Amino acid sequence: MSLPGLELAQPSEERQHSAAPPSQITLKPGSEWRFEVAFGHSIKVRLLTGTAELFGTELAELQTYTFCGTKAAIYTWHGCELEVSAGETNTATLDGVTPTAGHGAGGCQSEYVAEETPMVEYANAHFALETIRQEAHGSGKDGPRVLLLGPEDAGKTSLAKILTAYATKSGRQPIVVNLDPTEGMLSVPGTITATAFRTMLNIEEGWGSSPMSGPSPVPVKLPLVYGYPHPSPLDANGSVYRPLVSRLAVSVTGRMAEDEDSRETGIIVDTPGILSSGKPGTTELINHIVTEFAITTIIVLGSERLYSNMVKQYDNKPSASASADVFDERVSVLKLSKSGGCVDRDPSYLKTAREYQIKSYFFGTSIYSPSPFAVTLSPHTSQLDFAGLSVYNYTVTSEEDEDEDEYDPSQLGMDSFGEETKPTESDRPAPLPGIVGLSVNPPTSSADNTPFSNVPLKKVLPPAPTALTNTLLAITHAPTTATPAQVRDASVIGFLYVASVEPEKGKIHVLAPVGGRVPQRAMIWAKRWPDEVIGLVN
Ligand SMILES: Nc1ncnc2c1ncn2[C@@H]1O[C@H](COP(=O)(O)OP(=O)(O)OP(=O)(O)O)[C@@H](O)[C@H]1O
Repeated sequence: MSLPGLELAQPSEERQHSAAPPSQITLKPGSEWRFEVAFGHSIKVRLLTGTAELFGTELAELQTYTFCGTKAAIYTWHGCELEVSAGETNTATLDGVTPTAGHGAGGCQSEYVAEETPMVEYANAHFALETIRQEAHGSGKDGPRVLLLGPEDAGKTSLAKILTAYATKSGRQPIVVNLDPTEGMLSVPGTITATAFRTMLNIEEGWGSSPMSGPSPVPVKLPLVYGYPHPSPLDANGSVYRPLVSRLAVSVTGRMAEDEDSRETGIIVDTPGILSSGKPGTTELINHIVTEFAITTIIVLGSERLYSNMVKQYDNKPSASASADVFDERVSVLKLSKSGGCVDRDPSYLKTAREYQIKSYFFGTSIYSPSPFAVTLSPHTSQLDFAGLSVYNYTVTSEEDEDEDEYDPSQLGMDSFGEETKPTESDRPAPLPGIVGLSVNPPTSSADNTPFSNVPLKKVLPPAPTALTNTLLAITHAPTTATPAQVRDASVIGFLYVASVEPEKGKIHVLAPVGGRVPQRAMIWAKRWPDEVIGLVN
């Protein structure tokens, strides 16, 4: 009996034990094999002959790749032959439903070959960016700063991966910025990040992994992470999101100023679909991003209306870069086709994907994936005295959550004497990892971003709230004595998972991905986002 909507079936002895035989798939030049594998089941794919790539990253011949909980496509420019076979089906249940294999090759839920793809358009976009990068070489002009816009599931992240993979293959070092707090990039959800990519992406794991969560088969990437524990950038009218975007932009601009390769290559900014929804406040947020990152190229996927609006507003206008006048740098707006392979991901799939990201942050990817490259981590539990911690919570409502926390103006950007907090050395934005001795000024281009503005962060005082259970705490670089503005603007070292709370004893039990003492730093409680993960520690 199948469970409607979930595309998962109740386990039957026969189905669980009958592995589908290996299938061979022949792809003509310019076609792709699209596949969907459920969480809990895995497939194995080998490139037998020819060349092929997954979102721009080339597959090695005869290497076995294992996919689990994946919706993707393997594209070939020159034709290839793939072998697909069933991997293991995990007996662990996800959300109370035991996953089983689907009916496609290797047990895919769905798989087919598509001959019409927008890959030529995407490759042309890459070559156009390469031309700008070549112009930037030696001229002092910055490389392209690309903003990807489009509705949810339009293929923005997939295009970001393709452009990043092609850039690294051309020997470039793009900085990729993820402004979507619903999906973590090299981090857990509830964060926005910037990462300099010098090496290839991970075929099995998408963006790859960062040392925040352990070792990796391909060279690790070092993301700069800011905590944004809300699902939508529009929460609190963007007042929390905007300053963090500015922080990230200053760090990225600083990296470009210090690193010739990054300056020439430029940046690729991936955004959440809601920014392209036309909801009130989205135009201002797009404008904020375009200004802060001095965007030069806006790529719109899957929305004629948005494309037309962007053309009216930005096309051929000078960029926000300080050197725009000198080089006559102007913004160009491009429209690219949405791939027919883009899959609408339902809320239950997205929830499972977030749960997967959080669990694998603590336990490694081997918790779900039987891939020989999957990583196993040994997280540590410890008991902390809540009174000794410095935990902050955002006191703003989210779009879905009308349960506003108690609002205490005395906590907002004021010190204990009621004076506005002054900027200090630690107000400076964090340098992008990999650069030592970076010196940049605090951002000034946004009114919200001044260190003097009110920050809706409130210290959580003892007794420890039981609502902490099953949520994450982001450990920031800010000291425990930092002001709310400093805590907001501090980048994140790593995350703790709160397994249980004992208010009467004043203790919380936490899980950390690595052993040792929990750093004595200010923490931001991810009270609302990402959604709680139950039973991480039994
Ligand atoms: N050509 C393709 N074939 C098969 N699946 C694809 C293809 N392109 C994208 N997908 C899948 O479709 C889903 C949506 O794509 P993607 O994540 O790139 O969209 P997005 O615009 O970034 O979405 P969101 O705004 O919700 O983050 C993903 O699971 C992605 O892997």
